[in-house]
Amino acid sequence: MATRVRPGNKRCAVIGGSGFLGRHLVEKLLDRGYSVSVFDIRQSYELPGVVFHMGDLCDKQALLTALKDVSLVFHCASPFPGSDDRALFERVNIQGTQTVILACIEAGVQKLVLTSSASVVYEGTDIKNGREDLPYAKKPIDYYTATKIQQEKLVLEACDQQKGFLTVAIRPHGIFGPRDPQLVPILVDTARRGKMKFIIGDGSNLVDFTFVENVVHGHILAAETLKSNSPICGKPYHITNDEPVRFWDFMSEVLVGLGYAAPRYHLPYALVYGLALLLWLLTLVLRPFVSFKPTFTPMRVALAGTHHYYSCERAKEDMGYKPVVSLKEGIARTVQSYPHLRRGA
Ligand SMILES: NC(=O)C1=CN([C@@H]2O[C@H](COP(=O)(O)OP(=O)(O)OC[C@H]3O[C@@H](n4cnc5c(N)ncnc54)[C@H](O)[C@@H]3O)[C@@H](O)[C@H]2O)C=CC1
Ligand SMILES: CC(C)=CCC[C@@H](C)[C@H]1CC[C@H]2C3=C(CC[C@]12C)[C@@]1(C)CCC(=O)C[C@@H]1CC3
Repeated sequence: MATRVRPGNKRCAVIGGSGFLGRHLVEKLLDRGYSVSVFDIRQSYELPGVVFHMGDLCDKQALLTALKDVSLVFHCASPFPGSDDRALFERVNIQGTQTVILACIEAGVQKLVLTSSASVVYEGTDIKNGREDLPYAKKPIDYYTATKIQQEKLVLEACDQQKGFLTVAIRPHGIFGPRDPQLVPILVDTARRGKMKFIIGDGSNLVDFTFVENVVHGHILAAETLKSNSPICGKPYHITNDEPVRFWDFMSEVLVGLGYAAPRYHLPYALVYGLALLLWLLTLVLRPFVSFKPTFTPMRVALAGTHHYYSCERAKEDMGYKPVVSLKEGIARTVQSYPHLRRGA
């Protein structure tokens, strides 16, 4: 039974609010006068004004408790993208998201903002200034992407203006910033192991890296624009820094900022991709006997050696989106935030 919450209610919930993006989102929502409930399988911090609900998003009863009197829900929970646990991705991203939708409807939530990913259209080959009307990837590069596609479809199809349940999906790309557990730590780990000497391909491929505060800004704009008859209902939106950069220039700037050498020697893309593919096949064959995780997976090589950048014109037109932090400033703030990852630290 839906309990309708009063209009103007600034109580929201962030599912996945203990994570990298989730926590930045929670902090900004508090600044903007929202009261926030976090729903997550773990509690990673404490903040005045935030109520934590520990639980798995596949558990509808646990969600219903956290969504009581909430009018707006952000869903930014996901298993770690680097995992190859297909069952986990399907359970959390597909069945779990279906449960989130049912719980939102039952709790009388009016708006659901999903954190999707621009990678839902990426198949490992060049995308230049891709718009939201590109078809979903027919051959997604991994289970993470395959289940992000299903998740986005579920959320957008659930948008129902008659019933007063409005949904929108934000598709960020390459999120970076303070406290990111992935991009900078993987990069530094690779450099410390002496494996960041090579540039895959000619180094001219352009990619979007998006400072976390811009992603947060896109989510809040979407939530506040999402109203009955708004053009954004049931649609996906790319949110990027709107400054595509050479993948290897970005990596070099972060590395040099932290005191490591920039990669210098070029290797042909096809050669590295072929080797990564062989290595991946080898790990599959040897899996019953030994388990090892190669740095150079075919997916990572594709991410490092192809163009993949996206237009955010639609977000500019429909919700007045404009990045709030430039790439240069974002990189400087990120580098500064990782003193423990500096060379020699
Ligand atoms: N980091 C990136 O570059 C990009 C991330 N995204 C999307 O942004 C969202 C947030 O990503 P990050 O903050 O980077 O990840 P993260 O791993 O830091 O945060 C995800 C959070 O979800 C929680 N979670 C996982 N399974 C759960 C479950 N069953 N029930 C409740 N909570 C659960 C985790 O405990 C974690 O706190 C994800 O949906 C991801 O797909 C999209 C594009 C790029
Ligand atoms: C733009 C985008 C989708 C970024 C997502 C984050 C990660 C997928 C990247 C973060 C660090 C990157 C990285 C590589 C691939 C892509 C990342 C994991 C390499 C493994 C590519 C091959 C190398 O020479 C080493 C790189 C280390 C850093």
